[in-house]
Amino acid sequence: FLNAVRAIQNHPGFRTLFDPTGASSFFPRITGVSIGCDVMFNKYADYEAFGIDIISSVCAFPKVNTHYFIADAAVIKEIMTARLKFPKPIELYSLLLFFGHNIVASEREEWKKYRKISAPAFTEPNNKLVWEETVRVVTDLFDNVWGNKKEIVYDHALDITMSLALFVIGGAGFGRRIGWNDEMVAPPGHKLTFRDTLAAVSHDTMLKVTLPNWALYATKRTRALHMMDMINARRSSEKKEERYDLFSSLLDASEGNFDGESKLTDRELLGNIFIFLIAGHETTAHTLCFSFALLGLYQDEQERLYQELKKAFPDGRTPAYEDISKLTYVECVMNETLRMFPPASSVPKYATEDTTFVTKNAAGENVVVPVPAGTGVSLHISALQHNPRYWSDPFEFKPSRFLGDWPRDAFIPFSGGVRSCLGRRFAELESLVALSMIIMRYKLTIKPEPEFEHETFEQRKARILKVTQGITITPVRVPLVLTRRD
Ligand code: HEM
Repeated sequence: FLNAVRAIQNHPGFRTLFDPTGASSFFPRITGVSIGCDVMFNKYADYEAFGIDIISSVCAFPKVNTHYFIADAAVIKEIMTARLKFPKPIELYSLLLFFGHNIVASEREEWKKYRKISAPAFTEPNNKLVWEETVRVVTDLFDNVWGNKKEIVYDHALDITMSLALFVIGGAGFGRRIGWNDEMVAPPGHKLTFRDTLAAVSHDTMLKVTLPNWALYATKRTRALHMMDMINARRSSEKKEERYDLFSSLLDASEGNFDGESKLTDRELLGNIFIFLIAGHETTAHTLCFSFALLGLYQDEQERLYQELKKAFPDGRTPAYEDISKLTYVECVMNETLRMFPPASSVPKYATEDTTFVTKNAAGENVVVPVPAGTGVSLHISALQHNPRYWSDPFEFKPSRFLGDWPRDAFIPFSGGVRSCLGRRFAELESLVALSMIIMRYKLTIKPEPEFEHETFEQRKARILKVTQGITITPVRVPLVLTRRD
């Protein structure tokens, strides 16, 4: 342990009993024992306390291990652009190998193959499909769920956004349209409806933590069988129509010849299809929910957004895919939401060789940080995006900061470099059109509740923006009222 501390020249940071990336990262901090989840929730506070943008951690169990948490934009950029020098620690992603090997939980040649096969699924035709599917899902919500009601009340806005994101990925991801009022009856020979299968799969990663293996195997097998049926039905379909959902594109691509790459096995196909669902459902749903919470709290910002939309669409029509350039302020709102609440608060890598980083201390002096081979490094997205060196008033919701010149290297909710998010455009387009449509028609306010009648704005903000750590950062409870504007 002392040798490890010496090897990093006692760089400022935590010295603990337990590994910061292990199970202890789900529990609160115990000084000297574990760093806990606080390092993720505290945003920039730990860096402020240690007076530097890279903090170290050396732990003793299960083995002596050194790790750096990083909130320095230049160093993070250096790491993201050197994929071979700083690969992913794949063992931390074992939860995601649940249904088979896949693009998120792989490295080197295996990852290259998956990325080459998957990337064509995320191009222009799918972007347009994402837009159209989102319009369809939100219109269905307006017409068939909210109807003519003047006021709609939700105890938690996540109830809207989890379904919305699920139905969009059902259509634009799997070519299976799901309606808000669809009958919940499973097709003959199946235990689950397609909607149940999707919903259940995206929660399986958390189940894995709680269920014993035998129970998990049973649930996993049912879902895998259902998806295999879908794959086989699509493969044997006589009619090969042009389809742009991710599922069809991946299926086509996996059957095509990719510069000598071997085709995907069924299990790899399943693993990659599932990962699109896991990567694409909760992330977007939570982001939309946080944007509702922020707009409900900051009424002046919501009014500005509404006025911008009214100016761009005076006749109140639904924005078309070709109207993207008119949605600048909606994009600012989404960026500001992702800055404050990046669903993945940190991305892990490790150093394959001895190297050094150079960062600055609180006095603005250069500090050389030794990085022995094998050291873990966390690209600490939420700390970087709250670092006052790059962002003024980092805890304030100010979408207009994205209008002028802003520090692009200090904004990485989708990670960066060659391992950046493949679904970025998917998520952005879905959020842009869903938020625009909802704000054009409804005013969002935080639901008044008698027990919170006397709270200050700061207390309300703390309550509404409270998060918990799931697979991604999760809003705890956003009680919301939607009031029709006309
Ligand atoms: C707001 C929404 C989203 C956010 C903030 C987000 C964020 C991220 C981040 C931080 C990574 C890097 C993870 C790592 O290195 O471990 C990532 C990777 C990935 N994301 Fe997303 N994501 C979002 C939505 C989506 C959607 C909608 C899809 C697909 C439908 C998707 C598919 C992927 C894939 C396939 C990767 C792996 C890329 C690779 O390793 O080559 N994501 N995402």
